[in-house]
Amino acid sequence: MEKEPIIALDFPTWEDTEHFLQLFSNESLYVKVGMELYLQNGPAVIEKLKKMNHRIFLDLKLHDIPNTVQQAMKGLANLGVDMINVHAAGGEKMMAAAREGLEQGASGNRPLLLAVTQLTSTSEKQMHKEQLIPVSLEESVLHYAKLTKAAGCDGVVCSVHEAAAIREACGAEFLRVTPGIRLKEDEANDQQRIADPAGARALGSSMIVVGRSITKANKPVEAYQKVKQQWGEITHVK
Ligand SMILES: O=c1ccn([C@@H]2O[C@H](COP(=O)(O)O)[C@@H](O)[C@H]2O)c(=O)[nH]1
Repeated sequence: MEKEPIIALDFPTWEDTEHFLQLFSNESLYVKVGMELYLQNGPAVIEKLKKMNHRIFLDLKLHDIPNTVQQAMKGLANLGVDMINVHAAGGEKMMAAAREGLEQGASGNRPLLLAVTQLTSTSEKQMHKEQLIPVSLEESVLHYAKLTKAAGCDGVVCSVHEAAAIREACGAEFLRVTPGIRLKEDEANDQQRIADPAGARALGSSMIVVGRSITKANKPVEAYQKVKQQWGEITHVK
């Protein structure tokens, strides 16, 4: 289990990102770079974060034909990030190709590879209506988790609410990385399947991803400490 909550650096510019990180003095953090920051600022952002000794989850959620994803991953592996992801809906072959690309491109250890199951902003009703998937949301997520494991990935991105079932089906070592985390007093915003950090721990998340509860807080460092403390409260879950 990862002790540090992963902070989602959803900012438009490097200046905004640096300003936020300066609040934490020189503390080494686990951060997530997503589409907003990466697509507007490019690989230089990763280089700067690495120089600052932060661990990095590059959350680009690749989803394309296997060859395209493999070649893209080959390039991204050079960046030296710790964790990266694809969409499980791209299929088992695409996920296996992503892993192959990472192995071809990484100069040392390859980054951990995750697949997004159902986005935490998706409700069961929406999944039925828009994706025409007739099973329960948990079944859909479990199906994707098993496919992800068969493809040789290291884990999934899911909500806290499916984490225990995935641990049961895929084993404790298979990562359950859960965004959709909110401090009790905060708004859900666009997220549908949420939990607080203590709930995430109790229900079997391996790592939590927290954005707005920290980045939009009046006192981000205090909010981070609160998340970290709640995430670390219960000790019986692996
Ligand atoms: O299913 C998913 C996959 C990725 N995310 C990302 O996590 C953060 C969550 O931010 P909050 O502000 O804490 O809601 C964001 O970068 C998403 O792109 C997700 O939420 N759900």
